[in-house]
Amino acid sequence: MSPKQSTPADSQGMTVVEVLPGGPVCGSIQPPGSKSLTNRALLCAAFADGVSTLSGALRSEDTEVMIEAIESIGVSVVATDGGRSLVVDAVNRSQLKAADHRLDLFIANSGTTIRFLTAALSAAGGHFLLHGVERMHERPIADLIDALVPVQEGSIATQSPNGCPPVLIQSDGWSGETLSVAGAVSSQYLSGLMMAAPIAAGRSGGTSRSTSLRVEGELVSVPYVQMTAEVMRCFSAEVSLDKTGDEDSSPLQINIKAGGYHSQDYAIEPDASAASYFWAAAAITGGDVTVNGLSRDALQGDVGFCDVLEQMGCEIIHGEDSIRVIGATLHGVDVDMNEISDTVQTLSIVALFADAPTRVRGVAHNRFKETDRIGDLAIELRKLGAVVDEHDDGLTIHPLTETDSFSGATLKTYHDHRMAMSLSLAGLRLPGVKILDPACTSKTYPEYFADLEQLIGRAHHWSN
Ligand SMILES: O=C(O)C1=C[C@@H](OP(=O)(O)O)[C@@H](O)[C@H](O)C1
Ligand SMILES: C=C(OP(=O)(O)O)C(=O)O
Repeated sequence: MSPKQSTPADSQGMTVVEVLPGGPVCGSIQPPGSKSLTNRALLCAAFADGVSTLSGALRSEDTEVMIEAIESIGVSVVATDGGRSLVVDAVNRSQLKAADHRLDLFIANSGTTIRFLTAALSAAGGHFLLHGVERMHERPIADLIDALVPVQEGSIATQSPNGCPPVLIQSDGWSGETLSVAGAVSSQYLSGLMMAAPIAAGRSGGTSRSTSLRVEGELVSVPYVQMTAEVMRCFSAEVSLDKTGDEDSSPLQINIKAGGYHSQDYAIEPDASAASYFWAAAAITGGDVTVNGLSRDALQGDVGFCDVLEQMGCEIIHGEDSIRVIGATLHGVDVDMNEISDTVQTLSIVALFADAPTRVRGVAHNRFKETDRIGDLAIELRKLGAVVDEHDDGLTIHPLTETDSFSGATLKTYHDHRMAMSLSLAGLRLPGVKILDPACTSKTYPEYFADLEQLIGRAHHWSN
């Protein structure tokens, strides 16, 4: 499949965007498909027993690198229905194993793709090098490698200092069925191992067996692990998640019964992290925004962002297939965002317009994402005139006091799509907020600025 244009047509060659202030943002919108669900469904479909159709899939850099990687191992991915669906014809496992040369897979800066594929390809067997952009080679993966070393036949190792990619895999599949993994840095390691288990268990010529995974210590971003189990179940895997004791802190144990994936027609929800920008637009402008295609029952924990907005004073109306946010006077909150860490940057902008400081806790793992989403976020918020205290596990954001005298700021985005999308919202209330490198939203949302413009009903400016 030919790669999709990864920058929005109207942003080509443009380096700065400015969202113009105005009145309340009112309207409805449906963001593109969930990145997390698209990459899980692609992986399960790639190792299933036939042809799967994924509708509502996200087409962006993070999913294109997953598609290109699975195509390189022999999976066919064809876009149908005007690009809205992906038809995935699974890999031929015996051909994959027979390949006598190393496959080099470029993963850009997609955490899900490199973590999920490292586990899956280790389980499937073969010779691979997984590498990405400079920042990817600074993002930790050692906990996942440490979990794989005891079970993988052959060798697996990182090639950057401090246990970061590239990852070199020379595998003949897994010989063990009990693994333990640390989960304090990222939940993606556990999700990767969970999705790899049926691949190891269902390997051609192999013996079918169950796999047991144990999490050592803290586990961050728990809703993503529940999402992994749900997607696996849709592709016919039998997965159970249990606490090993009565305490809240008791380690989690995951059992995956013997048997591989069955192909599936799978519908992907709109992206809830992307939806957070539109809900926040309503919150900070006293507006009224409905996001369609999501509900309280969504598989994505990030719909929980609306609970935080509710605590801040917004009215939230949960529909069967929509969530509506109505803005109101905003109050500061003290909130643990460990489970919804991709929405911390969004919340930090909302917090600027509250009546008291907001303390965000529980997100020390945000320092290992596309950029340091605590330190770098604090730097950019301060350029807007905010007082921000940085903590090991989060931030305290003090509301803006002198908005009338604010005359503008040019904000850096650190190649981080969420930095660009969230910081741009400050422009809805403040004049002259310029966002550098807006095209970096192509990691998960290439059309973000076009969609935002449609929702806010007024132009944004691009300039070179
Ligand atoms: O499993 C997933 O799809 C994701 C898990 C989260 O990462 P961490 O587990 O590293 O917090 C999240 O930040 C990322 O955008 C997507
Ligand atoms: C952290 C993110 O992505 P990933 O870890 O998948 O690169 C994100 O999309 O915010």
